[in-house]
Amino acid sequence: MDECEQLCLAARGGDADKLRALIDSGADVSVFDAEGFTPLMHAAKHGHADVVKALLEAGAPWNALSPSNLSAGDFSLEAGHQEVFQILLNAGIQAELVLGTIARKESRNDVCNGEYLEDRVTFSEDKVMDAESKAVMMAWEKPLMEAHAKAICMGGGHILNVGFGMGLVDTAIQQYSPTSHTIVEAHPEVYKRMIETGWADKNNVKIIFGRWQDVLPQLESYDGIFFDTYGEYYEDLREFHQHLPKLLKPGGIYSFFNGLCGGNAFFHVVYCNIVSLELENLGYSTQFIPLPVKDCLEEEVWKGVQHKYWQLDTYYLPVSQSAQDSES
Ligand SMILES: C[S@@+](CC[C@H](N)C(=O)[O-])C[C@H]1O[C@@H](n2cnc3c(N)ncnc32)[C@H](O)[C@@H]1O
Repeated sequence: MDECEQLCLAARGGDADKLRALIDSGADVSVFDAEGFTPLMHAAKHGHADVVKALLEAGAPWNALSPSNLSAGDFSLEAGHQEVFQILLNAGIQAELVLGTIARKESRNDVCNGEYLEDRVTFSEDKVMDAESKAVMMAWEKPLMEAHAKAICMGGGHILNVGFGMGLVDTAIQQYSPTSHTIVEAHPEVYKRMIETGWADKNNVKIIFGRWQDVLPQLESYDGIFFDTYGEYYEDLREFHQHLPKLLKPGGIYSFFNGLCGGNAFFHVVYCNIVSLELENLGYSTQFIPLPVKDCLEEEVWKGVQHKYWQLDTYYLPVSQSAQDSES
């Protein structure tokens, strides 16, 4: 039996002593077996917490994927092994927080979505597509956008939305007749369409054309804020959050499109935890409201779309408010 088979056997059987002996003799814990599974996946699937800990301590990657795109965390989630799930979740959160800090120190996150903003977009009834046939926005998200609008318009007042797309959330926001409704949009063609479809003529609407990063000085403070851009990364969302203390009025509500790692259930949980922790550090508490989306997502929906950016059955709609407000 080769080393990989021995590791996987020990991991499956929960034989922590054997596993440690193999690790001490220099076995590579990041190997994949013939079926494409790592020792960590085997241990997670069978719920062996000691083995999972030993493998992680020896450097086994928490985020390796099986041929069907499942990670060790997904296997523990599917099998209902709560302790193992929690160990892997903590490992994932820690690893991503450390990586993010390193990348920020080295300024490796300074990529901007300039290319998308210079390229053409095409509009149809059910989607807006970029030049690479990736969906900028799709109509299946309409119920989600309505729920986001409801959450941020709860207290009325002054509302800010970043990213117009198909105008779904803005249409829903208008139903609540906010005192003012500011929309930031950076793509020239989306902006042009907003003008053509009369958004600039609505008396409570103010459109600010430009990237949110560039138009921050034109923004005021708001009772409700929604953030949903395209072609940006977690770091951009994180960066936007650093401005919330200025942008969100006391008692205000903030929400964002929660597409974080929408292709993998476990990575999604890791990132929901990370974003929640980072918002907590800024003084906001976040609740995630589960919304079933399976029924809006038949295979047909993705016809002609290059990248399926959402593959999970439940959408977790984030609602953040100042921790002080949520206590009272
Ligand atoms: C996913 S769509 C928004 C969909 C919108 N929530 C809706 O309900 O239809 C993202 C939008 O953000 C815009 N966008 C991308 N980067 C931006 C940035 N840095 N600042 C402002 N808008 C941006 C895109 O052009 C696009 O119109």
